[in-house]
Amino acid sequence: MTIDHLVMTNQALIPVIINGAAGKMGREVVKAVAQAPDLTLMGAIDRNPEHQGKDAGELAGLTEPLEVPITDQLEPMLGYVAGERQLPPGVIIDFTHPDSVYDNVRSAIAYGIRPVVGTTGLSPEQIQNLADFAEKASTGCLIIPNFSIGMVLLQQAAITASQYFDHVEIIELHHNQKADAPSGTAIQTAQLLAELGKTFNPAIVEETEKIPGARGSLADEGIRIHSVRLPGLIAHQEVIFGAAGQIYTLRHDTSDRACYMPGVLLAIRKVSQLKSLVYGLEKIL
Ligand SMILES: NC(=O)C1=CN([C@@H]2O[C@H](COP(=O)(O)OP(=O)(O)OC[C@H]3O[C@@H](n4cnc5c(N)ncnc54)[C@H](OP(=O)(O)O)[C@@H]3O)[C@@H](O)[C@H]2O)C=CC1
Ligand SMILES: O=C(O)C1=N[C@H](C(=O)O)C[C@H](O)C1
Repeated sequence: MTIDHLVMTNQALIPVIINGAAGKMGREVVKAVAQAPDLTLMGAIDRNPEHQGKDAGELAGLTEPLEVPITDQLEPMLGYVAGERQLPPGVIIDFTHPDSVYDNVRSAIAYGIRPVVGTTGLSPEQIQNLADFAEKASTGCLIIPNFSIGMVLLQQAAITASQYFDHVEIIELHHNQKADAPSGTAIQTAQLLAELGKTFNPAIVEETEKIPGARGSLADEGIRIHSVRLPGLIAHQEVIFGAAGQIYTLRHDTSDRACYMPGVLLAIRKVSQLKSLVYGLEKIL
């Protein structure tokens, strides 16, 4: 489909680029974008040499090709979409790797393309730098550690519970192809609880770790995060509160990456209304 055709048929179509289009999340996003009536997939980026030139739709399992080939040429694609002035501002979805996401987002903002970031593993300093960069450019940018509504609800329940419990630990469990630990979601969950301004898990005894790491990683305000990596898992999280004589457990399980797609589509539609960086799905619901 040509740009002229897109403009003639529907001026509101949002041009979308998917970075990491050949990956587990990228393929799911290709299908979701292809089925959304107000979005048009203009670019599918992936570094994996095995998939260069393949049709993004066919790779994602669609029966018809989308006529969008996978390419590793990010900057030319950003330039191409930014140059299509007849269309609304372009959006790029990033589901790549913790090592590359920071540079990807900087490049997108430099071209005026709005980033929606699902990739986890950005450091707090990197997120702050990206926020400063987006602010200066007056460009919307969304960083969403978890696109599923179930996780937002779990986090809200955890915030409520943490007003009444002083002891809490987080266990996150993921497939063993995950590069970063703890998960972005677990870090965000700990941050949300830490923001309440109280210190959790006051020490009862002096602890000794006989094997380093036995007590997990220590996030803000004394909250511990334990990371499990096993084949057979997708993405799961427990937040466990303890008090005298009782345990309160919140748990979220994913069984299909389709669970993230309503959140991804919402973020694509919202990011162009923003002029700065926003962190967390709960802020745009
Ligand atoms: N926010 C959320 O709700 C969710 C976030 N995630 C996060 O999304 C990220 C991706 O997850 P997932 O899809 O499972 O991972 P995959 O490894 O399945 O997919 C990543 C894809 O991106 C490619 N890639 C890596 N680096 C680059 C780069 N610099 N430029 C272009 N392509 C690149 C990879 O190629 P290659 O195979 O060669 O490495 C691969 O094809 C992770 O950080 C994960 O934690 C996942 C699920 C939900
Ligand atoms: O790598 C994954 O799979 C996931 N990553 C995100 C995270 O690190 O929190 C979101 C979800 O847990 C799936």
